[in-house]
Amino acid sequence: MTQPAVLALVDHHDGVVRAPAFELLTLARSLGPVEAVWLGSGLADALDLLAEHGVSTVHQVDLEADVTVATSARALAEIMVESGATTVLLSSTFENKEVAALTAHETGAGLSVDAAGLERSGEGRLVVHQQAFAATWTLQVEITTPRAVVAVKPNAVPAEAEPTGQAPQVVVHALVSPPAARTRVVERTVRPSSGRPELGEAQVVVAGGRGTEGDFSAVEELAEVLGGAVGATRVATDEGWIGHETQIGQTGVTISPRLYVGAGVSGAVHHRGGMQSSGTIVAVNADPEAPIFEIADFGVVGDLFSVLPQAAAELRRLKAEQA
Ligand SMILES: Cc1cc2nc3c(=O)[nH]c(=O)nc-3n(C[C@H](O)[C@H](O)[C@H](O)COP(=O)(O)OP(=O)(O)OC[C@H]3O[C@@H](n4cnc5c(N)ncnc54)[C@H](O)[C@@H]3O)c2cc1C
Repeated sequence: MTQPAVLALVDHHDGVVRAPAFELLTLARSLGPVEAVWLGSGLADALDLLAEHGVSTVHQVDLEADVTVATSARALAEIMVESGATTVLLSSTFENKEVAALTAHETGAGLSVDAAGLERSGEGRLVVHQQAFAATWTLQVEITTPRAVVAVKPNAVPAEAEPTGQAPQVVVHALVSPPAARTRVVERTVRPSSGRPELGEAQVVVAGGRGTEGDFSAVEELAEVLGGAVGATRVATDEGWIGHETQIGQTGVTISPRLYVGAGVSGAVHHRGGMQSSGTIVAVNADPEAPIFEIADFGVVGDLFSVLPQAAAELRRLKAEQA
């Protein structure tokens, strides 16, 4: 008996595929035959890239650029039913969590968000790995319904290519029953790009706190060398030293990069809530008693204005040696 397909929603911005989509495709391949879902235009330019990541079929709905989450969810639900797929995976972004909930509601699927891993049980059911309470608990949640919708955290798995050797087949769907237009997008303003990865999906994050005293140059320099994003504590954003979109924590962005570097960050519980599930935690703090050292894998007791530039210089030297 052929296994039902696993649908993976490919997030893109004007046709440029976002990095977590490749992680999603890698994870989806471990669960069954993968079929991608592309909402919007710009698919033609991405087909080769999708083929490199194991996609042989892409379901496309050519929606307008400014769709609401309700429309995206309806499109996903219709594709799920039409294609006979039993699983839909999405990247666990703010917007996608809402899309996931609506899709699950429309299809009667079991829902799980912020998954840190996924596997199949002996009976073929999906088992979702999650972390809770600032990553102090790990959970395994079995989805007991025949259909499942799961939003997976960025960086849950490393993206791996698996070329199919041929262009994917594109199945174009028309939205059969668009949801009632209760809301519409009036305006959308794109934040100027920093040229760095998005904080929520970055593999490396360098965060600065009160210890920077408002001078983020050392934090930015290290982030630059590591190809990472810059994050901050609430103290730093409240002081106006850096934009609020960089705030990590309970009332900010939740991150789970492979590497988190906290400089001049004490490790208060509200900050930990947003970063404790990071892969490797490095702390640079002048105070050996700072709570962040309790959760750090590597700690440097020292002045960040001395430690960070030294680290950046050494990384540059190593990179130049390898080039
Ligand atoms: C309801 C609520 C929600 C909150 N939500 C958030 C949130 O989402 N995110 C968040 O971050 N905070 C949040 N906070 C605030 C949180 O409780 C802490 O106050 C904040 O995280 C502390 O920021 P900090 O580590 O930058 O500052 P501090 O706690 O003041 O720590 C600064 C650290 O820098 C070190 N330091 C100083 N100079 C240097 C130097 N030159 N080199 C190296 N180290 C140095 C010090 O030793 C100290 O450990 C929230 C608070 C409340 C009440």
